[in-house]
Amino acid sequence: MQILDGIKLAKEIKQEIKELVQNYKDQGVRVPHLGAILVGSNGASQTYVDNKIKDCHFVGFESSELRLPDTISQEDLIAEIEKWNNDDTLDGFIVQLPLPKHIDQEAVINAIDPKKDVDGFHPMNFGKMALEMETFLPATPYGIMEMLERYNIDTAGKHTVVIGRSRIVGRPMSILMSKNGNPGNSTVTLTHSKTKNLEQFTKEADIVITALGVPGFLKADMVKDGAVIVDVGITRVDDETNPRGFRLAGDVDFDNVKEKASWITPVPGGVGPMTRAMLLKNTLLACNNKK
Ligand SMILES: Nc1nc2c(c(=O)[nH]1)N[C@@H](CN(C=O)c1ccc(C(=O)N[C@@H](CCC(=O)O)C(=O)O)cc1)CN2
Ligand SMILES: [Mg+2]
Repeated sequence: MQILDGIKLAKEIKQEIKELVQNYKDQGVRVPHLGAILVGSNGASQTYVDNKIKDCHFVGFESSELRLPDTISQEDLIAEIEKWNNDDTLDGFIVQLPLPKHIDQEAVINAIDPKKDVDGFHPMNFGKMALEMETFLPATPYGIMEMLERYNIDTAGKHTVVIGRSRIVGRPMSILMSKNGNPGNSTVTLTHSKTKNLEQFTKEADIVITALGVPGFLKADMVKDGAVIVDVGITRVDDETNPRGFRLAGDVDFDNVKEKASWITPVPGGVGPMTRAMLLKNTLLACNNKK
């Protein structure tokens, strides 16, 4: 078994971006500028947004952060988005998900200018992705594709089983793995909460990508020998022995599944750091598209 090391890869990618930005600075070219909107006080979301801003500092991007109360109306949130759509100094921005229940996520995503939608969630960008046109790819699936590519994992003609059909991970992942390219050219099965006999699919899979949010869900008897296992789950589980008061748990029963896998991502330290790195790549693309 070998580890797909997201921390190491993300470091390499961030270093590459940092050097590129230094070149921009040396040539007097404007550096990319990323914005992040956080609504409410969800602890995990705060951590993710803080990390996005830290990543900008590390690579030399400009960053802006807008924190809004969870009582904000949908109308007022969309008014803030429109301000950022019209701000020429900003190349791209994200609205951290999930949003409070009274806000319609679809309406908010639709309000973002597709040219600034560095999450790749807008229907225009999602459609372009599905048609294999150049666009912003959602950062988590993009990070997984980059990881498979940099580790030379063979995906052509393989059977990939994706667990979960969310907009952020499962659905775009299924599209990207089936695209004509490398990585890609996989035969994809997209499974979800209504799938019957899920194990019948996972047991046959060459590659399993799980994005369910159920700790330890994927057990060793559900995968075949030599499978590649990508774990997108990151659930916070209460843990008094941990200084943070919780530990992070993936969807995969790691200790047992690793005995059968050829390659496996750890949690933490697998897909998460790649997600962060790919948002920077998208911001770079947004900036270059404007030049
Ligand atoms: N607007 C968006 N919202 C959300 C996205 C997204 O891509 N855009 N994805 C997730 C959250 N997410 C980024 O926003 C994200 C999640 C986890 C990590 C990460 O680095 N995980 C680390 C552990 C971090 C920790 O200590 O908590 C790891 O797995 O090693 C990065 C980004 C939902 N919302
Ligand atoms: Mg993500």
